[in-house]
Order: sequence, then C-alpha cells, then structure tokens
Amino acid sequence: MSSKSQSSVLHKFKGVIFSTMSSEELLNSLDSFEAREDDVFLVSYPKSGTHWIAKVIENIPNARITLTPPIELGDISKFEELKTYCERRVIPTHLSYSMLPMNVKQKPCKIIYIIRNPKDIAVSFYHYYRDNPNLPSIETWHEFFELFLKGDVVYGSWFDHVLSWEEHKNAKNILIISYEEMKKDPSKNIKKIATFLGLNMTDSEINQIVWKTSFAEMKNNTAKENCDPNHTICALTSNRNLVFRKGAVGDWINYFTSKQKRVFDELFTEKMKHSELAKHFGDYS
Ligand SMILES: Nc1ncnc2c1ncn2[C@@H]1O[C@H](COP(=O)(O)OS(=O)(=O)O)[C@@H](OP(=O)(O)O)[C@H]1O
Repeated sequence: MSSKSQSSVLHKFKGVIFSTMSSEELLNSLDSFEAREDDVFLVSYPKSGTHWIAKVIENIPNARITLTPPIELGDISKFEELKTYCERRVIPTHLSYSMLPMNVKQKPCKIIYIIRNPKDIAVSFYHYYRDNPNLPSIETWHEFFELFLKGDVVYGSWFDHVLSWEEHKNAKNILIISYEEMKKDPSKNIKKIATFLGLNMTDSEINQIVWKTSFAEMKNNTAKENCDPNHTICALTSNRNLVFRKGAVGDWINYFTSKQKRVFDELFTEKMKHSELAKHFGDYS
C-alpha cells in the first residue's frame, strides 16, 4: 500500500470490507429498504460485467425501467431517493445474498446474478484498484493477488459471494447470467434476459442491442456518459473510464504466474467442489 492507508477509504461491515462510499449507517439499515414487487436487482461480485448487463436491460424496447444507483452507495438518504423512481426500478448491487435487504428476499422481486471467471475478475479488479482514487493504492499485481485470494478486498471473498448465491440459483425469480456465455452468444443471452423480465423482442431488436452493447461501442460512449450522473451504477467510482478496460475472456493468462495459477486452482477446487455455478465458466477457468 502507498499514499492512502486502507483505513482512510475502507471500513468493515459484518466482516466484509466496504468502501467509505457506502456509509455504515446505510449498511446497518439495509433491512429497512422497502422493495417493490416489480423491482429488478442486478447483482454481481465487482468486475463481473454489471455495466454490460445494465446497458442491455436499458436498451430493451418498451421496458419502462429506470436504472438506479447501487443500493449500497451513499448514505441513509439513499432509500428516500430510491422511492422517487416511478418506473420499474433496476437496482444494481454487489451485495452477497446474506446482506441483501430482507424485504427483497420476501417479495417476488426479480434478481439477475452475473458471474464471471474469477481469474479474469482478479485481473480486472487489480487494474481498477490500481487506478481508482477511491480505493487503497496497490503497488503490484502480486500484492493484489494475495489480497484477492484472502478476500481482503472490497465486497470480500469472491468464493463467499458466489457460494452465498449457490443455493438460490434455481429459484424462479433468479436468473444466472455468465460473462463468458454472454461473450459467446450475446443474442441468446439478451433474449434470455428479456424473457425473464417478461418482455418480447424481435430478432432485429436483439441485433441492435448486441451492437449497442458491444465492448467497443460502450467504451466509445464513456466520455459522453461520464458527465451524466444517471449513469453512475458503479459503487466505487463515477469515472466510467475505469470500468471499460479490455472486455476480454481469458486475459488472466497474461498476469498469473504458473505458481499463482496452481495456488488459485487448488483453492478453487477445494471451495467450489460442490458448486454448479462454477460450471458456467466452461473451459475458461
Ligand atoms: N460490453 C462489454 N463487453 C464485454 N466486457 C465488458 C463490457 N462492458 C464492460 N465490460 C467489462 O466488464 C468489467 C467491468 O465489470 P463491472 O461492470 O461489473 O464493473 S464494476 O464492478 O461495476 O465496476 C471490465 O472487465 P475488464 O475489461 O476485464 O477489466 C469491463 O471491461
């Protein structure tokens, strides 16, 4: 760590590290959030592709939705702010299942859980930590790898996050979307998302969304959207330039040493041995 200490920008809530952009008061009050039956929660561990899926949903014709800022970003006034949205709310969050407001679990709110190969997440997260003034400074990939492995990063351990969703993966109101499957067949997955939300689309509308939400197109539009506070769906920065880095599958190979790969794979095999969600990564892990 250099210029900033961990404690100046981070704090712990229920054993999990959060940025001070999520106030303790807000986190303590999550259970007082009033969910609406038609709310859609867009849930992910950081760097799993949240902005991508949000953009897909925003572009579905006649969806009549409003993308809100993350539920855990800000202070206690957040819940009042969320009440002001009249349209169907799409609410992003990086919270694990156990931290999700009670009310969301009691209502038939729809939940889209996005998953991604954790090695690519680690690399994406490393760059994000390194360049984000709202997070502690990280000197090297090696340093970040050790923190990621121990879960000593914002939102905690990737393993704990995914496993918290594992037993809910077959619930009727939960849709699992994988980054790798989105990359392989965006049309199929965009259709899956629309159908899950009860919306129909023609093939030509789907093709339009594939184009509008391609990595190149989204990266090109960041300059425009950076100035628009309505496009802040990231809980850790409002600077979208930090979000659109490479958009590739398998970039981990350029960072992991063979020893790091072995250590990570051993931990993965041990922690994820009963996980069906892990199968979504196919050959990429
Ligand atoms: N359209 C599209 N296609 C492919 N990949 C995309 C797309 N949009 C975002 N990304 C990549 O997703 C990574 C960021 O994930 P999140 O949006 O979840 O980030 S955040 O946690 O909300 O900040 C980050 O991954 P890396 O490039 O590997 O760092 C983004 O580049």
